[in-house]
Amino acid sequence: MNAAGRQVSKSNPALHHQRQYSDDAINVLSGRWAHPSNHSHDFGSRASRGMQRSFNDLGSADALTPQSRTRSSSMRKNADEMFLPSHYSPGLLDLHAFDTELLPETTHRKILDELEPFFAASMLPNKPGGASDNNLLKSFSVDKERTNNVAKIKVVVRKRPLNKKEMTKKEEDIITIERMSNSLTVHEKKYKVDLAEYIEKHEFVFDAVLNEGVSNDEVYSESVEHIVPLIFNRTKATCFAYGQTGSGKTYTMQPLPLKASEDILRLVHHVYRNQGFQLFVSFFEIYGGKLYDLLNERKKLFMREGGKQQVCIVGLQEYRVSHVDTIKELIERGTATRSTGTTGANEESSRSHAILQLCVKRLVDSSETKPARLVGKLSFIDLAGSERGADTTDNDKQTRMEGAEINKSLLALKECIRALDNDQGHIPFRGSKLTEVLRDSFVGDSRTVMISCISPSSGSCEHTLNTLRYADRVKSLSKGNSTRRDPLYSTSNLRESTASLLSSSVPMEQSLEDNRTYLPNDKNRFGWSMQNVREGTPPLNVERIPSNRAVITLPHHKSQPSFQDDIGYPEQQYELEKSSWMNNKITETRQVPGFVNQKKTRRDIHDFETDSPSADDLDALLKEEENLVTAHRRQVEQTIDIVREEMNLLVEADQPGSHLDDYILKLNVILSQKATSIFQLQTQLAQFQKRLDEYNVLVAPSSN
Ligand SMILES: Nc1ncnc2c1ncn2[C@@H]1O[C@H](COP(=O)(O)OP(=O)(O)OP(=O)(O)O)[C@@H](O)[C@H]1O
Repeated sequence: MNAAGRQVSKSNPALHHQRQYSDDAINVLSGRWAHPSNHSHDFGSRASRGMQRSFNDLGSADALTPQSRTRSSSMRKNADEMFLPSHYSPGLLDLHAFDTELLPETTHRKILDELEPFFAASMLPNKPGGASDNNLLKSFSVDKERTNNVAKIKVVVRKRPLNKKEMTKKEEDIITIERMSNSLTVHEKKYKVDLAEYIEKHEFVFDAVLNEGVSNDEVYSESVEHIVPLIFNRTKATCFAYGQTGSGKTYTMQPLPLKASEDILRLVHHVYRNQGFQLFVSFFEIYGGKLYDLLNERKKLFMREGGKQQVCIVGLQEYRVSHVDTIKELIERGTATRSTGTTGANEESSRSHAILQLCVKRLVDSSETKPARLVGKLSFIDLAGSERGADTTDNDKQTRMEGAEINKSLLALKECIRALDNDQGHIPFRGSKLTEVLRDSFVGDSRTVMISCISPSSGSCEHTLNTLRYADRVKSLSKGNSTRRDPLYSTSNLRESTASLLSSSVPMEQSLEDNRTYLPNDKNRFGWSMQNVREGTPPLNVERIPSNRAVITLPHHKSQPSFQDDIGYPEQQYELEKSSWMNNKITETRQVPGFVNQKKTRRDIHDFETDSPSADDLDALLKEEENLVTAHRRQVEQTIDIVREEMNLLVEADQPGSHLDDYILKLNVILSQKATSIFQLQTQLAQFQKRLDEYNVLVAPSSN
């Protein structure tokens, strides 16, 4: 048992599964409703000082070593009352259930109204050094007005600098970032058949893109700062870092909870002073599908599902904190306890998903006889590095199996995202421990911030593209983004191959406008969502408006093996598909002029179809095309299902006597077979597109 923890259960066996608080927490719950008077500040005077006050004087009640504290009997009484079985279902620390009885909406309205003068004062011009405070207040004010309009998912990309190893290997920085337009370009070096070198540009647009010069403070203000005030308003928010091993996830995530706690405590002690808000911290990891408490000597934890399918973690230690230094110490302690290992890319690689949670609770009465209730929660998740199977071949079995487990949970995360994307009723949260924990990050009043970390080096190009495509996929979920779910935002791959084409004819801004006009929302020219290439069936009402963008995009998306990209499996198919994208791209480029020049509207098409004697031919051609695409898609779906199944087997194969190599071999055979049939279909499709092309050339004059 570590110095900080004391399990209430020890004094009362009947309660041994109840929520465990640290002594620190119990000490602080000493009947004080308000914070000590020496910390009182009125809103106006605080704001007029530009919120310069240091945090070090905000709280004084923390202690990380409970043994050094003594408790009065009244305090004990209060604390013990908090654990009455009648208050909680036995045995469970419920992250989202029994203590999530949230404050009534009216209370929050009232709080927000009370803050009105504070907002007014805070809208003073920014001073140097006070920017962060003002940002927080601004976001508070803005959130008050537009809580419902804030995008649920924000995707930020951070590029790290080249490290020594990469520089020694003379690897180049292949990422350029344009912060103004939030765009990022990957310059991928490729070779033609005659071995001539060329650069393929892949351009992406996200909510924010941060280059290697950006400080951790800036990362915070771009990612989490704006959601901190929301957690006082019943929101559950999650910030997670994603990226290949060694890309900077831990480096990025580590400072964020600290900064967020500073802001939370600032709000607790000033904006919400005397209102009974409290901050609690817990820190645990998911390693090999199991949960461990990082603040309680890696004690094994169990996840259970409550009556209302709410997730509960048995035995998780939670600390009440009111001083930022305490949180810092807790984070350092938890981080030191975390499982790390060595991968090819990172000597100290995180082999687990680490989850640090900041819970804002509120006492329900001033006498503190009842436990505080959860108001909102902010979770920080440092995901284990994503890596391809190929990266782990040099490693031992343990590392390989860790990799498989990590990939499994990242895959499950993707599955949930995909289901949400489709507005499916059933979200497969149970796919992994990670997604079970993340469950409430995606439903209800939640906010999610994903920070994709990327390495700039040419040697990591493939990984970087995988990470960016994953991020792109997540981005497309944003409800706040729904009006922008055109290819520009939701499927940045479009810009990957079109940028140079478009910029040669029209200015970028204008061309993007054009694209919005021509292409309805997120449909490609076959009428189904670009994000759902493997799901559902194409709607009958197929949109076939010719558009420069539409022509360029289809094959890229159709064959984009996002599943494989994300999990890194399997190399063979990946290469094969990649080459077919390139084939398709050649086809696409050939098509562009015809479509761009025609610029038909839907009306034109309609007239054309009814007037032209070739309308039947066109219908037949399009039908044929549609069938081909559907067949192709089915192949891809089947492949993915098979790979997924095999992956699960692979993960479960970590048993004595299991033949891992056999599984991998089997997997490769299946993939080669599937890849061949996909390739055949794509060849057919390419031939068909050629025919369609010829047809377009033939009919073009008659439509003028
Ligand atoms: N933005 C950055 N600026 C400077 N150094 C960085 C940056 N990002 C990462 N690094 C350095 O790169 C190395 C790897 O970073 P880090 O451990 O955060 O990677 P990771 O993505 O968490 O890896 P893993 O998934 O294997 O745990 C560390 O030495 C870290 O200090």
